[in-house]
Amino acid sequence: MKMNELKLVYFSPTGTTRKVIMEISANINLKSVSYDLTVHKEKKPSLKFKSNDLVLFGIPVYAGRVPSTFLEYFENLSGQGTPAALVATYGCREYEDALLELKNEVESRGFKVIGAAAFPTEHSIVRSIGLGRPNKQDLKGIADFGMQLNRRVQSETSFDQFNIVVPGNMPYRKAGAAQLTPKVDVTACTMCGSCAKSCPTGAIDAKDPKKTNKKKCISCQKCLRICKQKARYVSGTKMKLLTGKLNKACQSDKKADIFL
Ligand SMILES: Cc1cc2nc3c(=O)[nH]c(=O)nc-3n(C[C@H](O)[C@H](O)[C@H](O)COP(=O)(O)O)c2cc1C
Repeated sequence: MKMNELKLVYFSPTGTTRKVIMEISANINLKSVSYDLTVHKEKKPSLKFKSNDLVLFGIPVYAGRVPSTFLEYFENLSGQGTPAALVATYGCREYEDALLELKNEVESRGFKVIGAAAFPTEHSIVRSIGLGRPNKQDLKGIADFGMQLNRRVQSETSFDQFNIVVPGNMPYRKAGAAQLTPKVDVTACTMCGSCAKSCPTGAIDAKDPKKTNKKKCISCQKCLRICKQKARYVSGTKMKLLTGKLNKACQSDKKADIFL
């Protein structure tokens, strides 16, 4: 099939999923267009793709599921039997139902999944877990996934025959994550507003960035990473508890799972 463009549709508060998506994209021989859904948009953009686009969907796993913020963009998403590849990055615990949920969501909107992968990465909350991943070796595997997708889209005339099976539970497990809404060191905050501008859910008050709406906050850690003054932090007690739990549950030497 004569392919049109590679569309990169991703959510990546702390940049790891984006890095993985870019590495895959660099190995696919098509012009790419990015749809970074990490920055909060009140009006959801229209995401309509052609039958000869290849769409690469990328998400970080949150509590074993697809982040609900990403799925909010799906109300305006549609394909026309459009081939799609799925990527989940996860912090060396488990990805549980995330790939299956993503597959079901995209297939119900007119996409045909032709490949999927889950890549273990540095944990965006407790960074000592999987520190520095994806590392050089991980990137080789990620690039290889891109090459295999490239071969698939360049050589096939139809994608109907693909039946990609990914692990997961039906019904999905209930997503229950620790609430880690950041606190603000009021002596360090300069009210520059960069946290409010970059928050994926619009949880931070633009006029007074010291105020965060706990109900909207998804604990993604983006504001902590973006703040040059290091004025935003998660309570030490909560972090200690979570670090203890995750150190037991995560294995920093996890391997990638590829479904082709
Ligand atoms: C709220 C939250 C929940 C998470 N849940 C999981 C999880 O269930 N399993 C896991 O292995 N990693 C989990 N992680 C780690 C991220 O999936 C992982 O670090 C991911 O690569 C971050 O991607 P990003 O840099 O694109 O934001 C979680 C991280 C956050 C912030």
